[in-house]
Amino acid sequence: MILVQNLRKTYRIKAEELPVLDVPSFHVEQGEQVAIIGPSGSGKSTLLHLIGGVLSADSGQLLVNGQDLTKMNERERDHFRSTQIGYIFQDFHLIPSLTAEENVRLVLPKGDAQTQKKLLQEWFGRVGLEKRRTHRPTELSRGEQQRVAMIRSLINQPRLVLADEPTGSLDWETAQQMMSLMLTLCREENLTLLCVTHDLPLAKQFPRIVQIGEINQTMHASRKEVAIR
Ligand SMILES: Nc1ncnc2c1ncn2[C@@H]1O[C@H](COP(=O)(O)OP(=O)(O)OP(=O)(O)O)[C@@H](O)[C@H]1O
Repeated sequence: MILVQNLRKTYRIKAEELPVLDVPSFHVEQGEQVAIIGPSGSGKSTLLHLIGGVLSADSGQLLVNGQDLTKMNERERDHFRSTQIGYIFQDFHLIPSLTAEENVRLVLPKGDAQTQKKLLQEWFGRVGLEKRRTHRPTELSRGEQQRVAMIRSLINQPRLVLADEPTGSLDWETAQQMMSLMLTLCREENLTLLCVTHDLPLAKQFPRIVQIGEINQTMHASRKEVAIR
């Protein structure tokens, strides 16, 4: 599903070079749910952006769904991302002038109206928002907004879901509920999930934790870990 070997990324600002990521080896199976933890600036988001085809690597191998992203040009990576990746962000990225349902409808492929209606009913029901479908984002709580964003990212069943600090702007209790909901939905749909978080207690909800950057003692207490740098 995901195979990374000797992957390197350096940012360049004018003449200055800033190496931010060096991943010797990293492997994720189809349907796995992996939390990526590490201190601020350790390259978690950069790794996610490389795997999602937003950024290109400087060297190394990066295979996702059997496709070699290091050999793709920008256009091919755009196509890869729009057809195979579901992104969940910290800031939801909902369109304020549209209702919750209209925000999700935007990503649905053209099709039979009845089938679409049923699908939307089903997904809004699954996240407990049946009665909020006609609300605009400003008329929803932050947790509700994230649930709408989750439906939008998952409804087309992308092969790979990438979540970048999806609970970062939520209070602790809501964050726990959101993480648990995201894990349940991905498990039910057999979607592969990679989730960046700096929050170890939230990461511990995942069956597997991968750590990048400095190792700290608290992190060692987790169930399953692989240090990749
Ligand atoms: N476009 C860019 N140009 C130059 N440097 C960048 C760029 N994006 C990120 N960086 C630098 O690369 C490093 C890794 O950034 P990244 O966002 O991947 O870290 P992170 O682990 O996700 O951090 P955080 O937990 O704070 O979000 C940081 O030091 C950051 O300053």
